[in-house]
Order: sequence, then C-alpha cells, then structure tokens
Amino acid sequence: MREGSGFPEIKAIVVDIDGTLTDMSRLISLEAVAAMRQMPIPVILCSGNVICFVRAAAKLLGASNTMIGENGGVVLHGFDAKAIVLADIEECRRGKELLLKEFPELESLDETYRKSELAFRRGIDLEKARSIIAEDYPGLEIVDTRFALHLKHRNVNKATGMRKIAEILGMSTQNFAAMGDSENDLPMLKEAGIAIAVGNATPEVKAAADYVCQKSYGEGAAEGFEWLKRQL
Ligand SMILES: O=C(O)COP(=O)(O)O
Ligand SMILES: [Mg+2]
Repeated sequence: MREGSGFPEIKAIVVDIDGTLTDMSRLISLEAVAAMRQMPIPVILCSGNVICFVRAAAKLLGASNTMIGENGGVVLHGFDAKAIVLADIEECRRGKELLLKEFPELESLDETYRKSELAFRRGIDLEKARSIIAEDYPGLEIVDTRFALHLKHRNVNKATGMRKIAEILGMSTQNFAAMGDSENDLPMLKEAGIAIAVGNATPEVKAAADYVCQKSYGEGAAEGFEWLKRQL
C-alpha cells in the first residue's frame, strides 16, 4: 500500500504456496485451506513450483483456475488451457552445464516438467554458484526460496507473472493483494496493491509488507486471509 493512499480496491489475492500455505515439509495447513475457501475474492496460486503441481493444487484446494508457476515463467488461465511460457529455458540449461563443472553433485528438480527455468536441491555454495552465473550469464540469477534454488531469468519473476494475469483478467496489479514468505515473493509483494507476509517470512519480505502476520506458515496464511477479508 502506498504511503498516504487509501486502501486499494482489491479484486483478487495472489498467494505463494510453499512456506506460506505449507510448513517446511510442504504439508498444507487445513486452517489456511479453510480460510482460503471463505475468501469472497478469487485466490490465485503463485509458486516457484512447476505449473502441473500448481494446477493440481488449485483444483484440489478450490483456488482460481488462473495461476502462476515457475516464479512467473509460466502462466495458466483455465484448468484445460495451454500453459503460457514467458521465458526461454535454453539459456538456463546452458547455465546449468556451467554449474555442473564446479558442482558435479548438482541435483535438478522436476526438470522434465520445467518450461522456463530450472530448479536445484539446496546445499551447494550459493555465493560461488551466483558468481559463476553472473560472469557468463548476466541475464540469469539464482534465487533461494528455502525450498530450492532456482536458476532463472532476472527479468521474469512473480511480479511479471502477476502483470500477465492482470492483463488477462483486465485488472491492474494494484487490484491484487499478494501474500508470501521468501525471496522469490519480493517482486510480487512490491508490485501488488497490498502485501502480506506470513510470520516466518524473511526480514526483507516482512519489510515489504503492509501487514505482517503474527503466526507462521499456514496459520499465518489463515490470519492473512482473515485480515484481508476484514479490509474489503
Ligand atoms: O518451488 C519453490 O522453490 C518454492 O515454491 P513457492 O514459490 O511456492 O514457495
Ligand atoms: Mg514460498
């Protein structure tokens, strides 16, 4: 929310999945699901995870059939629609080959399902990996979500995914509230009309939020949904 302005007209809420609706073992919170189902506005799931995972989650949870995957690299509008791919995975593949020279143990996650970026298991020396990528692929970056490391295009993120969704739905990103927990959520929290951080969010994410939940993980998300509902 911009300083001095009134509460924006919120028409949908864009919600991160891991660490926001779930705990660190990716177990979904029933409290968060119950609160989500009570929302009078669409709940748009937005994750670093692959779009088929987000799609299944949206269907099972009763979220909107419009959603964002791969940190904004893929957007789906309609459960049976064709995914819209917004970034070129080939450069990320070349970046991965470079990383493999330094980190032969690098483990790719869900690579068969990825369309716009790559994800790796955490545990490698992140600063070293970042400097290797910065040197040869300045257009790429490595983002740590605390669940995985993502090798992605710098100019594609959850905010650009949200802009695409806004365009499709004929809205402004100022009409969205956004809720999240980690580094990959920062762009969308800064772009949204209202930003909510769950209690377990990183200090940077909390600093970007209009409302910081007292509670963490799914209980925090439930609190965030209820807070927003009271403001609408
Ligand atoms: O896929 C990840 O690394 C994290 O996913 P998230 O964006 O839903 O938290
Ligand atoms: Mg998250």
